[in-house]
Formats: sequence, structure tokens, C-alpha cells
Amino acid sequence: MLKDTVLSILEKHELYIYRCIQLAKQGTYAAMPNPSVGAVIVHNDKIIGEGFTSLYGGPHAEPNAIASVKNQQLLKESTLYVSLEPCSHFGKTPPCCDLIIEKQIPRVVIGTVDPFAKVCGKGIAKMKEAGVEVTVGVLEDSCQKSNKRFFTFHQNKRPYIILKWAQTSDGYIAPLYKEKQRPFWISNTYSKQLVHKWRSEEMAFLVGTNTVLTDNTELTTRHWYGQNPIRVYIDKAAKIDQQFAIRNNQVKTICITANKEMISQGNTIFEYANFQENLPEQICHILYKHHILSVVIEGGRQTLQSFIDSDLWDEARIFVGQATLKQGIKAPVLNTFKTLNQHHILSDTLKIVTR
Ligand SMILES: NC(=O)C1=CN([C@@H]2O[C@H](COP(=O)(O)OP(=O)(O)OC[C@H]3O[C@@H](n4cnc5c(N)ncnc54)[C@H](OP(=O)(O)O)[C@@H]3O)[C@@H](O)[C@H]2O)C=CC1
Ligand SMILES: Nc1c(N[C@@H]2O[C@H](COP(=O)(O)O)[C@@H](O)[C@H]2O)[nH]c(=O)[nH]c1=O
Ligand SMILES: [Zn+2]
Repeated sequence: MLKDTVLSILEKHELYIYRCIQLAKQGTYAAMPNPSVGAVIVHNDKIIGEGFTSLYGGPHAEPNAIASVKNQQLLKESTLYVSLEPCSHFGKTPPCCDLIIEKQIPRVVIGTVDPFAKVCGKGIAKMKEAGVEVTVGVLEDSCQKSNKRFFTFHQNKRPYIILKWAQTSDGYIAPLYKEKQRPFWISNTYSKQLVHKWRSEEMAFLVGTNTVLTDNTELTTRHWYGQNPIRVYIDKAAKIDQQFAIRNNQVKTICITANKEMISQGNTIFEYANFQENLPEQICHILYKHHILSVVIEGGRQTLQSFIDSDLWDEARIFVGQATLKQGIKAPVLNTFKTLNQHHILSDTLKIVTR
């Protein structure tokens, strides 16, 4: 209850939109490739309903919030707060702006406009035409950040790119030579488990040719619950055959190749790229075509560095283990970064950096 406090209208708007962002976090990964949105319904300074986006294909935040209101008559005197513009198109569910109009909700406060071309201002226009009082742009930056994958995909026409690697305390990601065809583990078991959690959260994971050849990378979610990501690997000459774990047909797998003769089979899709041109740019284009909203580049050095040098990354997650190697394959070098958060996972340090 805010009845007896002295918050201004703007402060109240920010407070409720902040609550919408909190709610939206509950649905972030389950809703993909849809955005996760939060909605709050306020009557006389009291929250009478809340909702967030359901599992992909299910109801959006607004119908969930509306359905949670016990006394539906109060909707006619309430304000609906929502972190993203209510949709105006028929997707897997009917337009949310129609429901708001039908329920005669008189005021709607929106965090940010939807960048998706089919909506993008049309939801706002439809509600205004129906006489709803609409306010747009409250905590806009935070609302966009809460759907960073969705906004990057629609505004930049590419997935949100997360670089990830593990390095020794003296800056190497692997020894120069390995006897066995498996990864040289630098980070600890708990860090490994966290990476598998990320595999269940992001839409795709990508590795370079040498990583597949020397590690026999599987790129599945095995040490956490949830779904496998789409696997993506680079293989110019298409030399990685079905003996490799990445070709085990378990999940959708995209191979980026220069070999025009490769024909997609089973779960493996061959996508042609011109290796004389900028490869990361072409990969982004291919992943956009496959509606992939986020990708983690898991290595190795050359692959990571080529995305860095092409300025195609949004975030880097770097594990620093305690071991030293003295010589080996050097860790990639970031050209620029903005924020640095450090977390400790027992003996490992996890550095999170954004551009
Ligand atoms: N500690 C860690 O977090 C990780 C360590 N590793 C380790 O790293 C090592 C592999 O790293 P690295 O040797 O750098 O190899 P990569 O896995 O990055 O593969 C490099 C190869 O992929 C192709 N490729 C990648 N990017 C491009 C591009 N932009 N344009 C054209 N071709 C490209 C090229 O293949 P081609 O030359 O055939 O055309 C290139 O030689 C392994 O030892 C692995 O164990 C790997 C991942 C993570
Ligand atoms: N060595 C190393 C990593 N290596 C990465 O993990 C991949 C192995 O994945 P999978 O085959 O699914 O188990 C490997 O090919 C490489 O991309 N990752 C880390 O978090 N820490 C590490 O120390
Ligand atoms: Zn909707």
C-alpha cells in the first residue's frame, strides 16, 4: 500500500515497472524465443494482480496478470503496468492489446516499445484509438536490458553473443599438445556445472574446428536439468565426420562450411559460408535466419578472437583457474570492456564483462 506515502506519479510508475522487471525475470529462459515480460495491475495504489510470460507458446504477461485479479470489476478503474508494449498481432496467442481494451482498463504504463516489426508501436496506437490513456518509456533502459537477447536479435539482426572460456592463472586456455582427444580441464566441477546450466538457458553454443578435433566436444546439457542448446561448429572442408560426438544426431546441429556439396541429414544442417569474407558476420546472419536469439562462443582461441576482432560480442564470461601452464594456447584478448563483476566458485574466479 502506498496510500499514505508521498511518492510522485513518476516514482510510482518506476516502482511498479521495477516490479514488472522483477516478475519478467521468472520467465526469461522458458519464454525464448519470445521476450519475457512482467505485468502488474494497480487499483488505488494497491497491486491487485500480477503476471509474467508463460512457457513459450503459452499466455503472455498481460492475460496472466488480468486473470489473477479476483474482482474483475476493479479492472475498469485500474492501471496496468507492463515492461514491454502489449502485442497487437496474432501469434501463438491473440493480441494482448485487444484483451486490455475488452476489459476496459483505462490506463496502461509501458516500460518500452516492442522492437519486433509486427508490433513496434501498433499495440500502443490501437489502445490509444480505443481511448486508453497510455504512458510509454518508464525505466526504458532497464526494461530493454531485461530482454537483452530479444532486443539484440530484433535491433541488430543477430543473436546476443556471449564469449566464454576458461584460462589458467598465467593466461592459457590449453597446452600446445594433448595426448588424448578430450578437453584439458582448467575450471573446477562447480564451474563446469554452471556452464551446463548456461547450456540449458541459451539457444545455441558454438565451437571452432580445432576444438571439435582435439576435444571431441559434445556441447550438450549433461550436468544440469533442461534442454540442450542448438550446436554450431565451424568446419570449412567438412572433415568432421559422424565419429565425432558433435555429429551424434542428438540435437539440431549447424555446421558452417565452405563445402557446397554437403547435404543436410538428420539433425545436422550444413550452412554454406565464404571463408574469404568475414566469417563471424556470416555466422551471425545464418543464426539470425535460424531464429537463434542467443549464442555462446565456447572456443577455441582463434574462433573467440575472430568474434572479438569483428566487434561481434556482447558479454564475456571468463573462468580463471588456479593452475599454471607456463606455455600453451594463449587466452583471447578483449579489445574493450565496460563492467567487470567477479564471482568466486571455490578455487575459480568467474569474471563477467560487457562491452
Ligand atoms: N579452456 C577453454 O575454455 C577452451 C579451450 N579450448 C582449447 O583450444 C584449442 C583450440 O583452439 P584453436 O586452435 O584456437 O582453434 P579453434 O577451435 O578456434 O578452431 C580454429 C579453426 O576453426 C576455423 N575458424 C575459426 N574461426 C574462423 C574464422 N573466423 N575464419 C575462418 N576460419 C575460422 C579454422 O579452421 P581451418 O583452419 O580448418 O579453416 C581455424 O583454424 C584446443 O586445444 C581446445 O582444447 C577450446 C575451447 C575452450
Ligand atoms: N577446458 C575447459 C572448457 N572447454 C570447453 O568445453 C568443451 C567440452 O564440452 P563437452 O564436450 O560438452 O564436455 C570443450 O570442447 C571446450 O569448448 N570449458 C570450461 O568451462 N573449462 C575448461 O577448463
Ligand atoms: Zn501479448
